Amino acid sequence: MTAIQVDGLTKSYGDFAAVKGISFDVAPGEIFALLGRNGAGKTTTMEVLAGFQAPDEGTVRVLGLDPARDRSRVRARIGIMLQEAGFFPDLTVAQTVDAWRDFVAAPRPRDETLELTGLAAKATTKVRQLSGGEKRRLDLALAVLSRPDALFLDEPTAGMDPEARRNTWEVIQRLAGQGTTILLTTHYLEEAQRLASSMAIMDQGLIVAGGGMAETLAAETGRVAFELPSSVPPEELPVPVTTMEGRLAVYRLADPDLTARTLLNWASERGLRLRGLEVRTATLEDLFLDLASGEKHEKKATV
Ligand SMILES: Nc1ncnc2c1ncn2[C@@H]1O[C@H](COP(=O)(O)OP(=O)(O)OP(=O)(O)O)[C@@H](O)[C@H]1O
Repeated sequence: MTAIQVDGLTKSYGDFAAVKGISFDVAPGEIFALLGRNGAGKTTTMEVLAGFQAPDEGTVRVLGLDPARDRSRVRARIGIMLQEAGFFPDLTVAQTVDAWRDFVAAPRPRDETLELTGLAAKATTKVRQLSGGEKRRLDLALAVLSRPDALFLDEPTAGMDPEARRNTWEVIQRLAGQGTTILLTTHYLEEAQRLASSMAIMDQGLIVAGGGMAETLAAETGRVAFELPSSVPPEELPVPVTTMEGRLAVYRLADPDLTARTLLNWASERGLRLRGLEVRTATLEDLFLDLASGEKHEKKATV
């Protein structure tokens, strides 16, 4: 059973094709990240899934339902946190949550909701006095009020400081642990890598990379980098360097650990130090940069 199913989704605004026939599935309880540059088509995809827009072509199913046709049944079972929230600035946080509870069939208790989203200390603060990150948390609080089976989070941690971001990650992970399926967009690649078990990277309406997070990154090249001692010309290195960035020798390869060992042995035999040595497997950021530079840029619509 899939919780979210997207098959050949196409959506245009007038002549402009924002989403061009994409497909992906999200399993129940999974956290799926939809990634890509500004204007890639992420929000449009999310809006179709949430039933705000109908697809031009293709089919989407959320919890087995068609969000365009079964709008109210889908709405009752999903939570949505889009980019621009409309709050009443003169209500307090607690009053805002209470007002929203009136619209929800079996709402979470107010205090539990504030506790869950780290807003308990702000209950009596007026919305107009909240910071940008706190407003995002209030958005999240409203999105989880109905104990949704699927949650759509559009840039949930935008504007948050590192601690608030980490707290929000914990909330998201806790919700997924309770079985909530989560589709999120984010520009913070570390966040996507940390949270999501699957992802799709969109570019100009197409999916350009995607699948299981661990599998996708395992197939990417890792990185070894260090400051080349000034006495050593790059040609003398025991493993040919991929690029020199000033005095920084950079390797991009499948086995960074083995290469680092060879380099360290070589340096120690010569009494050299490899200053600033960095050894790591691929990150989502590496994948993004590779895609941006045109490598592996074989566009496809399906994960
Ligand atoms: N209502 C609209 N009318 C016309 N064009 C639109 C409309 N909404 C979005 N677009 C265009 O469709 C494209 C995809 O937009 P979308 O908001 O889905 O991108 P996104 O990946 O979510 O971007 P961001 O990261 O900036 O939020 C953009 O080029 C945008 O300008």
